[in-house]
Amino acid sequence: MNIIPPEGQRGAPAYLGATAGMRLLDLENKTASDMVLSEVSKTISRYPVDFRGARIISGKEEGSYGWITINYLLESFMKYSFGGRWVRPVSSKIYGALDLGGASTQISFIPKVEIADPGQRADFKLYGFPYSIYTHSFLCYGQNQALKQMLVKAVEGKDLSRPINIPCYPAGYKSTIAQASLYNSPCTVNSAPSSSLVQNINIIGTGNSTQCQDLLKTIYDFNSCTGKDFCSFDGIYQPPVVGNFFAFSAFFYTFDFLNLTSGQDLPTVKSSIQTFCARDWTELQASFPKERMDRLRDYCANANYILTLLLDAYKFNENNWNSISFMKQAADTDIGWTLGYMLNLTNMIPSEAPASVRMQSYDVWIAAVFFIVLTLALGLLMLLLYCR
Ligand SMILES: Nc1ncnc2c1ncn2[C@@H]1O[C@H](COP(=O)(O)OP(=O)(O)OP(=O)(O)O)[C@@H](O)[C@H]1O
Repeated sequence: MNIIPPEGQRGAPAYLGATAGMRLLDLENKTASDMVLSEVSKTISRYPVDFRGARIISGKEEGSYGWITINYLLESFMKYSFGGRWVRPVSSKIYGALDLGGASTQISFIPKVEIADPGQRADFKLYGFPYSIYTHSFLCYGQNQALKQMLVKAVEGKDLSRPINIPCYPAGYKSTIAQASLYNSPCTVNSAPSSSLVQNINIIGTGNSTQCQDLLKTIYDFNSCTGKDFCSFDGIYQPPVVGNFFAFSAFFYTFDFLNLTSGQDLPTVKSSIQTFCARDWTELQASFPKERMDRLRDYCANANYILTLLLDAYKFNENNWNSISFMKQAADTDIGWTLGYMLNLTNMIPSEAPASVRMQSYDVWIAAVFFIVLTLALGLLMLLLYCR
């Protein structure tokens, strides 16, 4: 309401899309999630905007719209030749999208191979060209839910009357958690022991990256990929990653905190994470007094989670690691699924190429250079004639 001038507010379309946190609530308690959406809708309806509804978007939509957002902002879909014709954009210039939320994570890209599983394919026609992207959203693998799964694995089969070592928490971190809090999500409820969950559990951070990654790897089911050609985890089809990627949301927040967003190579990233995780909790708090405690505690776990997700699950490796850019913004705009959602709902990306288009800045440059060269050549010719 502060940004849109008053005379434009009534005509401003407003949508509300909810993501994985609400997808989980919807699974847990449909009545509660309907009530949330209804209350939110009631409130937004009171504003003088053109409110067009609140809904929970699917994981496929979340992944696709993130992909559309970055490629729209980077103008990867546009290719206008000097001759006035639209030509197919170079597919290697189109970025893949990696989005890490609190409850889910999305991967979307144009693979080199035909997408064998139609369930993981999204088709678009943008500016006259068709695109088929591979996209998958993993519910329960956003960083908050992934860390909950990690804690469940850490306590599994342990004597809970004794303190439990958590290698993903900083060395010296101590806390007491209610056993029931580990199983209060659809992502972990099935792992709950049959006995009553009345215990409090004492946990102690040991800040060990290697052990943390080993623990985190147990939250993925890699066995269900055995014998399958292209597969990430939990039996989900995924063609080999190819091309350049933008990694945003929590991928960026964590790597930004650790100063790892400047294109560092994989060994440097791994050793920085290892060094950070080994830092003593008291010393960490003193070094970052303004950082939220829960975030400070979780950066080691989240950084290691990002490594296992990218390397073990999605199968990036040392050779293509630098094809991933950890970014918050593109073209001075925040990256996320929301812009793509809006562009789609307001039909702002035409499916057909416009019949006549304004010259792109690149073509204006070519024309300018051509004009200058021609003028210089003519000037030179006239000078020569004059001298003679
Ligand atoms: N400035 C920040 N610094 C560090 N972490 C952050 C910051 N902002 C958000 N986060 C964390 O990043 C994660 C992703 O947040 P985001 O708001 O992008 O996702 P979400 O909407 O919860 O995702 P989902 O699609 O899974 O519902 C969350 O765990 C959140 O706590």
